[in-house]
Amino acid sequence: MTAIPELVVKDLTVRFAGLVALDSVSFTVHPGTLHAVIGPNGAGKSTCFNVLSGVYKATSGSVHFGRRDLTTMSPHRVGALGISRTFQNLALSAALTVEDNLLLGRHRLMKTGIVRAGLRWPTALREEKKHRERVREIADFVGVAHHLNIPVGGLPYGDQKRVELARALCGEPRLLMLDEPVAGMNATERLSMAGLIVSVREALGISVLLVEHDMGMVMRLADEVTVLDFGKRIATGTPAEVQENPEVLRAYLGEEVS
Ligand SMILES: Nc1ncnc2c1ncn2[C@@H]1O[C@H](COP(=O)(O)OP(=O)(O)OP(=O)(O)O)[C@@H](O)[C@H]1O
Repeated sequence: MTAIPELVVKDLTVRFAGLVALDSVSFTVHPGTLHAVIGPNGAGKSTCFNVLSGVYKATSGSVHFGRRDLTTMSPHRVGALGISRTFQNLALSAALTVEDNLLLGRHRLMKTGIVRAGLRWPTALREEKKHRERVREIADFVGVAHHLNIPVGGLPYGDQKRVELARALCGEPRLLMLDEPVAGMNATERLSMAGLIVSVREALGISVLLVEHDMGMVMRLADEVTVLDFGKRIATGTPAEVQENPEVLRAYLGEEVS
């Protein structure tokens, strides 16, 4: 397997017409670890995710993945570096089958252009077969293989979230970014998704960056936690450390931190 680079976020600042959504935020995701970014509503978590995945441009600061500077890269080029993400609001094509959604997730890895694939050249057919096999493996791992021929829109919400995770894994990421993977799920679905995230990390050895509101889940899964509040980083540490940090407790006043 290719080495997993460090993700280094340094002094990242994002301004939206006078509003400072991120204010000189720094943190490092060490290779193979699960790093969570948490914070109250409006703290800047999604903004941070959007900059890391190339959707938003930083006003200043930098993001490096190993030696590569991805601060100003497009989402497409960030994906090509081996960084895949899921979205808080599912980014799947509801009318397409699970298999086709997952094949779209492998797009960056496909060498065959549309013309050659359309002409059904032997090399194109061999490549397609290889990708379909890998899609099946990933669907199996994530527990949605029995849904491969069903349109995504017809699946229960919990399964759609799993397909979303499978789609991100289809890009063969070295860093997987999960944006609220258990949002909208019931307690059983949450537990099962948490177990799946642990398995993904153990099986693939990749780094995971997680934004999540479910504090119980963050505290159980994360190796390290960065806490944002009003765009500023107020703490970084182990789950146990940040839970006892007075500033974190203040930021979450009225919200549960365990
Ligand atoms: N595209 C945008 N244009 C203007 N302001 C924005 C934009 N995106 C985010 N913001 C603002 O930036 C701040 C941080 O928002 P962000 O969505 O990053 O927070 P968050 O921590 O993800 O919140 P939540 O937990 O509610 O999802 C908020 O004040 C938000 O209104």
